[in-house]
Formats: sequence, structure tokens, C-alpha cells
Amino acid sequence: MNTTAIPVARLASVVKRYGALTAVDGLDLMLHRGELLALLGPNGAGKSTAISLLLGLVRADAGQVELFGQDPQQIVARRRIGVMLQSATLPPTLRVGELIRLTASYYPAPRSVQESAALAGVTDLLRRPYAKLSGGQQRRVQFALALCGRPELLFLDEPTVGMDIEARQKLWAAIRHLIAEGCSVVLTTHYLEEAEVLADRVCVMARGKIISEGTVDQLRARVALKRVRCITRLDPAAVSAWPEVAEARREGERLWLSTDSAEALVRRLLDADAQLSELEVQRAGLAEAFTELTREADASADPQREAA
Ligand SMILES: Nc1ncnc2c1ncn2[C@@H]1O[C@H](COP(=O)(O)OP(=O)(O)OP(=O)(O)O)[C@@H](O)[C@H]1O
Repeated sequence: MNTTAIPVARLASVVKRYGALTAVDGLDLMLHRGELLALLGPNGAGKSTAISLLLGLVRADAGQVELFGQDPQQIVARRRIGVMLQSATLPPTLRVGELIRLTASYYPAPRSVQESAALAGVTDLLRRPYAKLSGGQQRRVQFALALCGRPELLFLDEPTVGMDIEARQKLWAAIRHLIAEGCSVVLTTHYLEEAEVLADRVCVMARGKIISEGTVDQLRARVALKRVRCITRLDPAAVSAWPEVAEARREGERLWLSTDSAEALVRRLLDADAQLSELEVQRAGLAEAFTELTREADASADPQREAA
């Protein structure tokens, strides 16, 4: 059998309910080797539940869940993954080096402690007790633990929360290194910039379903919004009432506008303020695309989902 053709992870028509609440509602998701999939969505969209299903931590009420073509509760499947969840409880008195050595011992062909520490940028912390580290340092250690088993699939649930920008960029570089080695990654994040920098594919979830899927560029293109910026005396409250304007706000001396009809808006702005200057028109970023997509999903929401 050609094992490379088997998806690394697969959810097919999966449903997960908590009482009357349907947290995951007929979800289809496929991850291939060497791919980084970013799961985005507002709080409560079902991202962590989807990951818990793939990790075998919760059982689906309906549908199929597979890791490397197997039940995620099989130990052989679990030995091929690395996990960094939102909250980690680790023995506080152990030193970082001891934690990495202990975690690596569960895997058949782990990286050395030195290699794991270097990849996660924690070499200088190896002799420090875990409990004495800062939040951002603990997050980096958790990343070292996730990668020390040389996983083929890495789950990163909000990995860079609490990290400063330098630590975040180092972690992004390490993730790219792992991807280049053939590792697959499922990433959830609220930092859209993170998905923009790393993701091959983005799935936007809302209310337990995928509402949009594609590359960052495809998602941007699907939402026709453009961003218009200028220096003007016009009042954002008045401008936001114009039909061409989706959103208006002032930042310093600049007016920021989102629009799906940039040409008409620019014409109207120039008519309304002859002194207007430094006019710029750009495609929307992932942040705007994401807000717009989830707003559309909310507008067509099924009121039965949260019938609890
Ligand atoms: N163990 C549980 N018991 C009851 N309800 C739960 C449980 N876990 C999750 N839920 C509910 O399921 C829904 C989806 O939650 P989930 O944590 O998967 O969302 P999320 O997209 O990961 O959100 P966030 O971005 O806030 O982490 C939410 O309404 C949540 O309250």
C-alpha cells in the first residue's frame, strides 16, 4: 500500500455534541504530509474541539476521525505526533533538560535534548526549573517538548500567546524548518499575521463548521474588501454612513476605511474634501477577510445550534 497517499489527518462528517450544544457540526478536514494548515475562527468556533478529536481526547458522536489512517487512540498513531496545547501542566520542580529527556523517552526515535533545545531556542534554559521560567519561556519549553519526539505531525494550539515579537519570529522560523523536513502542522491562532506568514492553507471555522477554506491569498480574494487610507477633515461617523463604506475609523490624523467599491468611494472622498491627501488603496489583509467571513456566517447562523 502507498502510505504517503494516506492523509496525515482526516475528519469526515464529524459531529461532536456537548449536551444540547453542537461544538463540531459535520466537519470535513484533511491534512497532507508537509502541509501547514491554520484553523482560524472566533472564540467557541470549535477549533480546539476539532484538535481534541484528532488527538483522541474526545470521541466523535458521528463521522470518522483518523490519524495516519488509524484511530487516534492507537498508541502507534500517537507516537507519531507532537502536541502543544493551550494549557500545559508540567512537573514544576523538574529542570528544562530533564523535562525534554523524559518526554523524548516516550518516542521511538527522538531528537537529542541539545537539538530539541536549540530548535526551540531554550538552550540557555536547560538547567533552570520549569516553574521559575516566565510565561513566554515556558511556552518555548512546551514547543521543545512538542518537537523532541521527531513528530510527523505537530499540533500547535495558540503557540505564541505570551511571547514577545522576537520569540514569536524565532518560533515561526523553527516551524518552517520542521515543515521543510516534511513535518505536517495543524495550527490554531488568533494572530492572523501568524497564519499569513506560515500557512499553506487556512480553514476558517464558525459555529462548528468550516465556512471558508483556501490559501491566504484565495481567502483575501474571496472577500472583495479593500482598505482605503487618507488624511482628511471628514468625520468618520459621517463617512461610515455612506453606502460604499463597510467600516470607518480614525487613527491619528488618518481615516481608515474598508470598502467593496474602492473606485466609487475614492471619487466620493475627493468630491467631499478637496484638501484630502496621502490617499492609499490596498487589498484587505487576512484580518479583514476573516472578520468579513465570520460576519457573513453569523448573519446566516442556524439559531438551533445553541438550543441549550
Ligand atoms: N468539555 C466541554 N463541555 C461543554 N462544552 C464545551 C466543552 N468543550 C467545548 N465546549 C463548547 O464547544 C464550543 C466550541 O469550543 P472550542 O473550545 O472547540 O472552540 P474554539 O474555537 O477552540 O474557541 P477558542 O478560540 O476560544 O479557543 C464552545 O461553545 C464551547 O463552550
